[in-house]
Amino acid sequence: MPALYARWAPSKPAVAPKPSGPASPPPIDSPASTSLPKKSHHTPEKEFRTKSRTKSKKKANKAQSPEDGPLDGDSDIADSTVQTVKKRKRDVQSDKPHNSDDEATPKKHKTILSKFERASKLGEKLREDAKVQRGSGEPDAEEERERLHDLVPLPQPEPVLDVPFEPTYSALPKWLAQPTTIDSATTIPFAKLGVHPTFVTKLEKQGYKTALAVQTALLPMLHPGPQQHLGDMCVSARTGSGKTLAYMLPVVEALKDRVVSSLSAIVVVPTRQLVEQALKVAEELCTGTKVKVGTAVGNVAFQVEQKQLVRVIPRYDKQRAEELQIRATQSAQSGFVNQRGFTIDLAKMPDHHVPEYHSTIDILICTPGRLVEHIKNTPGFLLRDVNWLVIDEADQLLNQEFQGWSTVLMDELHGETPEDFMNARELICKQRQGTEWSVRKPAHRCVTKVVLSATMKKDLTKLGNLRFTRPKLVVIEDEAGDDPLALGEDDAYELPSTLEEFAVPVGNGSEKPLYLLHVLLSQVFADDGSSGPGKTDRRILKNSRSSDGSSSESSEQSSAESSSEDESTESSILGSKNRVLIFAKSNENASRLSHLLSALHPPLKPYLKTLTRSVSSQKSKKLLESLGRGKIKILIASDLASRGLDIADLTHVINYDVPPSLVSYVHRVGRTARAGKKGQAWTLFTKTEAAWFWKQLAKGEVIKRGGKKVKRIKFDYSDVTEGKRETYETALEDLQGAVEGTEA
Ligand SMILES: Nc1ncnc2c1ncn2[C@@H]1O[C@H](COP(=O)(O)OP(=O)(O)OP(=O)(O)O)[C@@H](O)[C@H]1O
Repeated sequence: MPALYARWAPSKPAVAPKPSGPASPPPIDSPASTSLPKKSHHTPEKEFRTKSRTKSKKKANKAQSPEDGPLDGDSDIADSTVQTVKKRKRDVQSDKPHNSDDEATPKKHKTILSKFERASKLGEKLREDAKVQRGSGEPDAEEERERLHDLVPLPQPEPVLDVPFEPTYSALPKWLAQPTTIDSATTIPFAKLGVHPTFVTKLEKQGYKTALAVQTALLPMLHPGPQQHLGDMCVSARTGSGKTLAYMLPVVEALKDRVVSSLSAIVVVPTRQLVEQALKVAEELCTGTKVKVGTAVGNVAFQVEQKQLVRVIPRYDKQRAEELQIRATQSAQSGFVNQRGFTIDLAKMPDHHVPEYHSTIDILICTPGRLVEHIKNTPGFLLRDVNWLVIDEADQLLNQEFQGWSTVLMDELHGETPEDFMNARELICKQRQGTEWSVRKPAHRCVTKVVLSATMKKDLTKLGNLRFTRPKLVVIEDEAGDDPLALGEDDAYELPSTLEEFAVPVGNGSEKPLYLLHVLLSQVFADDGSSGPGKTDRRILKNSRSSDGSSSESSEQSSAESSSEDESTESSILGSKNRVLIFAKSNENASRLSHLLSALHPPLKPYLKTLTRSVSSQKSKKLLESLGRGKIKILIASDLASRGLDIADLTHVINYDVPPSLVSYVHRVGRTARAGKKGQAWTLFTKTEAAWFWKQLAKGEVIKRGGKKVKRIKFDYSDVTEGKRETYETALEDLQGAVEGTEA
């Protein structure tokens, strides 16, 4: 390139002198571009000249090939540059050996490699020798360690033991967690419990000489006196323990001197049969006093009942009459007429008169539904004088919160009297409220609440609705001290100690009516001169297989006995003192079973009746009385009759259908073995019901039997069905015809 254009040409990379060998090093940058000029002290002018000279020399250098050697002048810079290039060249050459070194290098490596191979062979040999010396094919310690290191799991923390949580505290309030317990064997004469002599005499006349345990516990707590409990009470005592008298006696005693009636006590029970029963106990106690007892149940026309409970009297009060007239007109114009209000009655009043309402009764026994209806719709039905509220069978009632009865009742009981029905004092209080002439409100009404059940649950969500004041739980414990409720927070129920329980397997249940008939004829009404339940064991041995399956008697003997039983059934039933209540799972089932039993064994028919919801109150009352007197011997009922019914001398209960719950079982079998009398409960169970029956009901923890067991009685199939199969099939066809005829 001509020198003239050299300055414009792009700078050429400086190239190291070509090596003679074939492997040439990669090109490197020009030393001019990488090396720094040596520092010297110059004036700016000198510096400028030096710089321009250096620049031109650099340019010339660039234009020259490296082989050309350094330029004249400025030889120091040129020298340093050439040295740097050479140094770099050496570096590069040392990284990549030249052909001249190729032969020397493998020799060195070979020596090292051979040394290494010899050393490793020696090590291996030594290891082998060590193995042989140990005399086994086991790996050496190092291998072992390596292997174990792989297999041994990492150290883990100790597993935490799964200890069941047993709280040392109770989630229940103290009054529920620590009940007052009374031994069920405790009996004390009524006179010693502070009962008034007139009532003691009355009770003795009824045959009650001493107070039962629950009465012994409750009477002192409810009577005015040193042991009185100034608060509410929850009572758990088994079936037939005398709870009705325990609450009714203190109420009647408290009101015995009453001359003018005012509603002072309300007793709430779940069914109309129980209303009748409680009414009977109350009336017996009230004889000779002016205390009046009334009922409110769904079977009486509502208007009729309203008149029976509240009496309306016209009272002259011109000013109030005018006021009420104006308000009545306003409410009529607005279209909102309060059913409970005075409006309707005001229209019937003579001029300048207002209606005045008076309660006709002191004690009201009612079902919750009817009570709510009266609270909402009966003018003058006021609870301002109520001092006693009793809720029997409380667990059932509180579970059936229908119409929100407990809330309505509590609001009415603790709330203010509706303005239209306020008495003079309440009116003055209301009118002067907030003024300087305000009158002190009357002291808050003091209502004593008594809540009872044989299957009381420690359920605060339910009991909380009742707005208790200073509540107390009283539990009646059995002789063994096996107190069902006091043991813990779990609910447990106790059966009467005089109750015997039997369970009969009935296969798949297709012949259950035949098994029922067999139990009735061979156990309840057996014609062997033994009418009491105590003789049952002997009959069971005669007529059944024990639980281990061994036959007690030959089938011929059994059939002979059963045919003779058939012939003498009527006379044996007539002569028997036994009465039986049979439970079916529904009203329909009860009716069908009744039909089937009568068809299967006609001699039973005159002594067999059915109690269902469709039976009127009057009729059901008569039926229960007839059963109590022994006029009828067999009553088939649904669970309607399972609670609270007290049938005199009922000796047997048969669960034809297994009860729907443990609570239901406790109440069903509790219809017998009451007040210390003996009784038997029989349950027929199918294959599918067996597991639940034995696990939950017979052997479970919830039902306490005081160490007794449910006896399993397996009847001979031939005994049960012999001579009855044809009749059974005909009876089934009849029943089907009857059902279809009814349905059509
Ligand atoms: N002091 C007494 N002495 C003898 N018998 C009594 C006494 N008190 C009550 N009875 C009788 O005990 C029986 C059962 O009474 P009650 O109906 O009050 O039992 P209960 O505890 O309410 O039973 P349930 O939980 O089944 O309703 C009744 O026949 C009653 O006449």
